[in-house]
Amino acid sequence: MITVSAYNCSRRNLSSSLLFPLFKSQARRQPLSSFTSSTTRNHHPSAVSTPFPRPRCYHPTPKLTKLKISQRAIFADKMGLTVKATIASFGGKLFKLSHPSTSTGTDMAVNIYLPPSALKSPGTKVPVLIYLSGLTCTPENCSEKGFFQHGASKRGLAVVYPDTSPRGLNLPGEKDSWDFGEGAGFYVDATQEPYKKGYNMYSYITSELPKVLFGDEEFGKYLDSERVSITGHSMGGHGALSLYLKNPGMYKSVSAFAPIANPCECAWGKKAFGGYLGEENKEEWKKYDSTDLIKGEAWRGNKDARVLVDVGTGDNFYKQGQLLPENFEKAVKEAGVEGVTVRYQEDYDHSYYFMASFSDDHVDHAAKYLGLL
Ligand SMILES: N[C@@H](CCC(=O)N[C@@H](CSC=O)C(=O)NCC(=O)O)C(=O)O
Repeated sequence: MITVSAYNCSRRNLSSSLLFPLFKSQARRQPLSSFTSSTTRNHHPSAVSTPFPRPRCYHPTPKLTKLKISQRAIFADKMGLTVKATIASFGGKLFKLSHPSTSTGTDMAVNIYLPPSALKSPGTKVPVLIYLSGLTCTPENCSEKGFFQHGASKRGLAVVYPDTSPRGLNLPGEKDSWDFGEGAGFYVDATQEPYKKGYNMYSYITSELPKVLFGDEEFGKYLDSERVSITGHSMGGHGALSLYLKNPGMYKSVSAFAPIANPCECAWGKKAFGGYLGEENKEEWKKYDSTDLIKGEAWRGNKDARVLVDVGTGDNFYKQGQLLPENFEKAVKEAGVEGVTVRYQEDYDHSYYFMASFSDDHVDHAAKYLGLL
């Protein structure tokens, strides 16, 4: 593993050493302004806006060239992605990264997989699949054993694996249980003390992380900000579904493994939403609940929802009533929404054995709507 101190990670030596041979082979630098020329493909019928703001507008990296090198190093250190390791995987490269986050007030770890097609044709941006992980996970769980890289390599898409919460805030109670606090951010913006200080995973995933990724001087060259889909597992399945349903048009499609599909009605969701959003604020809870969101005005009657869900019938959390996919299915039916597929996979449990068995399907689901199939 290559470990690099943040001090050494100015943009200059990123290109010439850490990402070698990925970036060294790219002698000509592509200006960030070229991002704005990419055309939108495969508009989602329900899209109401351009998914992500154009990188040029919100990331000041282009101005780095006008700064003195000493200033540039400080600036890059504050804003950018620090490469911790580069690992070959299915013909592409997995980058283990971190960056300072204003949403959480901490450094955030994130892994990015670039497929071989991206590395072979620098300058050609590939679509992106964001994978949101479940309770207790870091970016490593799925990178190591979800096998998304297999399908992503074949179809030519990048996979982004964010962390599940801030780490190191040292808030009271933050580490008392495995299903709340550290490793359990639930993809909401907390409104309650002390968690509102940094448990803002909703804003982090939907707003800050895209700015960091697509605006990054190096990684931004490879990632297409206009072709993004989202997926996730368990708590991350709830995250993927709810972020997709809350933001029509932001993502081209969604899929989920064993999602917590109706958090307002299960023990995990009640604990998390109560702690982050307040025990009494049930109307706020519903704003992050996929079973409520699908019945909302934005989705009612939608004929092309682009949702794939897999649940294992041998999943103990499913049996305990933590996932409640039937409630989601009922809401879909009531709302007259079409294009939602919920599959029950015989005997599969909640683990990454289940995930790895169907990750190719989920990559293909995304690839279809990202214009790759
Ligand atoms: N307490 C156990 C079990 C936690 C667990 O099963 N976590 C799942 C996600 S559950 C819903 O979000 C998981 O993905 N675990 C990581 C893994 O690699 O399997 C524990 O602490 O592991």
